[in-house]
Amino acid sequence: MTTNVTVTGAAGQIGYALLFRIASGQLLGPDTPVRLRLLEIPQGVKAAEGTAMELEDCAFPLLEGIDIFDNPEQGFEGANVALLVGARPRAKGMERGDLLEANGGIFGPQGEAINARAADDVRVLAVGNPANTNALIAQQHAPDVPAERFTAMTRLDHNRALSQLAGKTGAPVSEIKNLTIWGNHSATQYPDIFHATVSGEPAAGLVDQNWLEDDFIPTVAKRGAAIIDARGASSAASAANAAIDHVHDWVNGTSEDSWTSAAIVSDGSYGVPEGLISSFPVCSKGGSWEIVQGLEIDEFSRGKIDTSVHELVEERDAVKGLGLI
Ligand SMILES: NC(=O)c1ccc[n+]([C@@H]2O[C@H](COP(=O)([O-])OP(=O)(O)OC[C@H]3O[C@@H](n4cnc5c(N)ncnc54)[C@H](O)[C@@H]3O)[C@@H](O)[C@H]2O)c1
Ligand SMILES: O=C(O)C[C@H](O)C(=O)O
Repeated sequence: MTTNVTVTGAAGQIGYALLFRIASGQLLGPDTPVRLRLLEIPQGVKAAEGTAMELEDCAFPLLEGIDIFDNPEQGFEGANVALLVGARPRAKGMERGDLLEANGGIFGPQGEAINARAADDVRVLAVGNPANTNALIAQQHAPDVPAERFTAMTRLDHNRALSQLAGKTGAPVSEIKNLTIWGNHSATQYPDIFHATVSGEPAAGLVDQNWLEDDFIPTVAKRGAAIIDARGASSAASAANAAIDHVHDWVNGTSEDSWTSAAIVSDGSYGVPEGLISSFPVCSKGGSWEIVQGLEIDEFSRGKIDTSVHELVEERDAVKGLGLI
């Protein structure tokens, strides 16, 4: 059956890196035809039309059609997958939280439109920053959609952590299992290697605590800013790649031998207040994310998780104060 995929911010830099991969079958798999619904603001529509022309010119066998909208109600009509990318990216010197007000206003109306018009099985991924809180805003405006269908992207952080640990240990990325990103997609996030293995060996035994604290954690947590410094623009192809990974695993399931990371609605696990959209170790089974349970959290990790979760509580309270939820 054809899957309707709505992509907001389709004319932006992530949109340009994402749409061709969706249309080629990398999002949902080689047997699933897709229909793209591109949502832009009126000023972005012409550029989105150009991208649509290029998509046509690829003659992707799985691509059944492309429609472009500047109205969320139409954009989310029948959406089975909604990728909420459209938002203002941060510039040099800004933290993602600085975008709360600017971008928060986008996600309420989009949540309402998803509530009113999306398909019953809609799955939502917020990529636009601050991603966790934007996902929460959208979710709060969609009371008829099960809350667990709203997620935010920390897969880019997860992939960054995999690469850093692979580089340090000399192991291929495929040999690293069970890394976790906890908390917020922000500089407070906690990339946790204490349950990870590298070629079957506990990762924590292969690196020293100084490298972990002074190099690995800040490199992963501040990678977005380092990319903005280097490129003069925020990450785009790697962000699109992570969005593909997130939705692909959500729909098709994660592998048996490793979990991954995604920001999903907390059920209170690991002391994260219920209802916050926070990153956890997760597996996907039968089309749903499940939090990996029963991990021992030592004092060092507890402090780091609490710091990031506290920031999420502050962001939630700030958007409440702004009347956005
Ligand atoms: N979660 C992550 O890991 C991650 C990674 C990279 C970037 N991001 C975030 O993704 C977002 C997009 O980044 P980008 O580089 O593609 O930005 P961009 O500026 O290149 O593109 C954003 C697009 O969104 C459109 N847009 C703005 N408001 C909209 C609305 N209300 N409805 C539909 N479209 C709208 C704009 O017209 C523009 O075309 C930013 O918030 C960025 O910070 C998140
Ligand atoms: O850091 C940013 O502002 C962009 C994105 O969230 C990233 O992590 O690259």
